[in-house]
Amino acid sequence: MRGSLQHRQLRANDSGCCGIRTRAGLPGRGPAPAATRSPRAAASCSSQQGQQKQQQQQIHATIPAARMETAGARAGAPRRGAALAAAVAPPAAAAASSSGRVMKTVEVDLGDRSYPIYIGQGLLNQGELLRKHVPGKRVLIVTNETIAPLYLDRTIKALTEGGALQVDSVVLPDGEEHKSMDVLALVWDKALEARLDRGTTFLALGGGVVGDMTGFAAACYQRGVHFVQVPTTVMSQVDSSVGGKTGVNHPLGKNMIGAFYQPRCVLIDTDTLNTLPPRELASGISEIVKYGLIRDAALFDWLEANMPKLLARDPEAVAYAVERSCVNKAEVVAADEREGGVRATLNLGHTFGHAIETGCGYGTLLHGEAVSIGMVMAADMSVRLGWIDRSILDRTRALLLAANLPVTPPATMTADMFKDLMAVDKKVLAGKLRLVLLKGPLGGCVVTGDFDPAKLDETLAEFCAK
Ligand SMILES: O=C(O)C(=O)C[C@@H](O)[C@H](O)[C@H](O)COP(=O)(O)O
Repeated sequence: MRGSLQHRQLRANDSGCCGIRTRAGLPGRGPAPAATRSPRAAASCSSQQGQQKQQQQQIHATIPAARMETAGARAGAPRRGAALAAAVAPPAAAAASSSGRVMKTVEVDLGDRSYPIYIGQGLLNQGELLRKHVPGKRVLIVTNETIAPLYLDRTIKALTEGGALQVDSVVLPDGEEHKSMDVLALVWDKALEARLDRGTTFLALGGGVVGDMTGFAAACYQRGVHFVQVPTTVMSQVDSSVGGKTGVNHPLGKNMIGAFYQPRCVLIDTDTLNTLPPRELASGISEIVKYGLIRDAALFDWLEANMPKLLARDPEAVAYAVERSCVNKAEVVAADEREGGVRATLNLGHTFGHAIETGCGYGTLLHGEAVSIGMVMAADMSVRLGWIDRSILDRTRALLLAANLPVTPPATMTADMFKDLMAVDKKVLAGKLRLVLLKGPLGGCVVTGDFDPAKLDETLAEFCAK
């Protein structure tokens, strides 16, 4: 989840219109709603006819590879194909950072809003990496009560070394149930109390909830201040910190209030995963499996062979999985920043999953757990439609189980609840439900409303309490 179990502390004894734009030559930028309330009433869709037409067509998830660079080799033309090559090869040779530890840089290619994703061990100790992406003199670190005791001091030190920056911080309650407008207002309260101006940078230190909320707070504060992501969970490192989706939940629907707002950089210190509880680790792995299913069959194969290593937090396996995920995410975001098309494929399993999160009450299941169940349901429906071979469903279920993830919804979820809650999904267009479904060989998917609704009913009947 983007949420409540994030980083149990150590004292608790435990070990969220397509077409790639390239930049040749540029160096590397509460409670559940009552199921009886009909969310349909809350759903409204308005978009131009042309856009609807485009989106109603099936969107095939095939785009070229984006850029992946190692430290010290970031200038020069994009190397298309490098990313996919890395997916097939074992963990790529990596460059050493100034501290002598492994560091990779993946570029999110968005023209003059491009930004780097730095990936490596111990990066929080390299203050210069962060400081060079802070344009003004003041920083507001937004974190939560679990992460603050673990990493806040180190982050403040990284920023204040050299004496040029003044840092304030605000500590939010931890958990998906706190991803709300009320809690978000605490960030703005702090910013105003501290007299922070438009030159300020908001820095998200934590998992997906912290990242999504900080980004939205930054997008709105004085109509937009700078934003930096320092994700500390698998979920946020492989998915939510990249791509600029920010926002909060509404009692009637997950992530319903928000904005697209890109960070200036994403700094991933994979050492922070050492304090992550096992359940949170598994939750993040769900999104890595997703990349395998929608566009990176080689990654899926790798996960099948390496899941024990990943669960054991083998540093090489973790680095590879995080890097491959960021490359996949960066490619899709670069091709379709605001989800006019192919970006919706990143929502595989999310329509079912968000319904589960909202229906059971935010924070009951972790986000990745709900997505895991949702991906199996989407795969099941794809088999029923005759779009994929049953072996893909079987492999998906087996891989998610191997990651200690759930593959069936809680018994409280009925088919009617699913249908009501899925009707407010953000992919609904003109009242028509669109789903990400698997199609063809492993690694292929479509976003479509053009399916036999009886097959959805069959899937819901299969997975829900009668
Ligand atoms: O970045 C995206 O685009 C995604 O859909 C990634 C998802 O894994 C992520 O959970 C995202 O926050 C979901 O966004 P939403 O628009 O479906 O609420």
